[in-house]
Amino acid sequence: MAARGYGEHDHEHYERPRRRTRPRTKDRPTYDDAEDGRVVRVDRGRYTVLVDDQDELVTAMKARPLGRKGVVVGDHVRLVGDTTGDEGSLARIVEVRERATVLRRTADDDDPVERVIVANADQLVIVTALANPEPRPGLLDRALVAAYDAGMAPLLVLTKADLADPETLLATYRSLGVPWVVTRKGADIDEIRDRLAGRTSVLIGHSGVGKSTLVNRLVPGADREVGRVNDVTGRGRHTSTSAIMLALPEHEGRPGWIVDTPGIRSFGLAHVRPEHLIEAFPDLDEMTEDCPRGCTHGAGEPECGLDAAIAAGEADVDRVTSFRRVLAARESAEVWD
Ligand SMILES: Nc1nc2c(ncn2[C@@H]2O[C@H](COP(=O)(O)OP(=O)(O)OP(=O)(O)O)[C@@H](O)[C@H]2O)c(=O)[nH]1
Ligand SMILES: [Zn+2]
Repeated sequence: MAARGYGEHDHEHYERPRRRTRPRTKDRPTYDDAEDGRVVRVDRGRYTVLVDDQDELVTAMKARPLGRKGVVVGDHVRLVGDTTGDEGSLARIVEVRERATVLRRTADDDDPVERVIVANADQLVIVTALANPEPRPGLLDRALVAAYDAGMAPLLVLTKADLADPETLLATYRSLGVPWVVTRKGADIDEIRDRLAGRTSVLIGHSGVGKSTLVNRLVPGADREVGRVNDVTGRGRHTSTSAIMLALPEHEGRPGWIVDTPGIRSFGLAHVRPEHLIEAFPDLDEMTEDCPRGCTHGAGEPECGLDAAIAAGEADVDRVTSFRRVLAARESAEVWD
């Protein structure tokens, strides 16, 4: 699926000239000396930016010309002003570079206000415990919808394999071809490091699945607070709140980034257009060329090409069924908590 960059609206807003009292050419700086960096944290109108080729973190604010344009974790930005990162210094973000991918959420399914959570990430790591708390396949499917919609590759990380066998859950995802890694208490996590190296990955998962434990192992010194799972509800405390991007130690010479999103408690998908999801499955997409206009390719669609392909023995039934289950999860009411 083609990754969507900024919506047209964003561009329009950015480029539309403001009403000015002075001639425009005079007060429009070129910012030739601006420095490039990446936004690693957003906190109440202040942005923490890691400037390229500089170890220092710089605190910045948005410059006027950006208007109401959002700046989010993962954005590649250009900075002017005091970029020393010295205590009390403040730089200005004058440009947000075009985004390669955009992970969005709708506040919830009834509220279509879209929010961009992370920009320029290429992998969505869906962390699920095999037990304590029990896996919630409905949430997992919704996370897959978000990944496919964003043009990000999904990765399942199944934690707590010391408590339960992964096979049942894996059986559900095999036909979709979603890559997976299993972890257990104390086991080495080289396979995960390998999957994360060279990419920007967003970690999501509901409370108590072991996300903070994983982040702390991946990034020594990250100090993500590890909550305790409540024995009665199987849920952890909501210990951490703000999204943050962390640099991974190099793995076999490859750097990488992870974005921890502890603040995300619901993952509204109202912005997702169901007819686009199939683009993440080129083999299935091919079979829908003769579908009626507006076909979502879901179960029960009249004359869907996927049904024709199954009838003709050309499509893998399990794969079509799994695709349709994920598609249907877009409209389920389950929320992360
Ligand atoms: N048995 C077992 N326990 C684990 C494993 N990974 C993490 N835990 C425990 O699960 C509990 C929850 O772990 P966290 O890392 O806090 O989970 P979280 O997903 O960050 O939860 P929140 O902080 O609430 O968002 C802790 O008591 C961990 O020690 C594992 O592989 N096996
Ligand atoms: Zn169809």
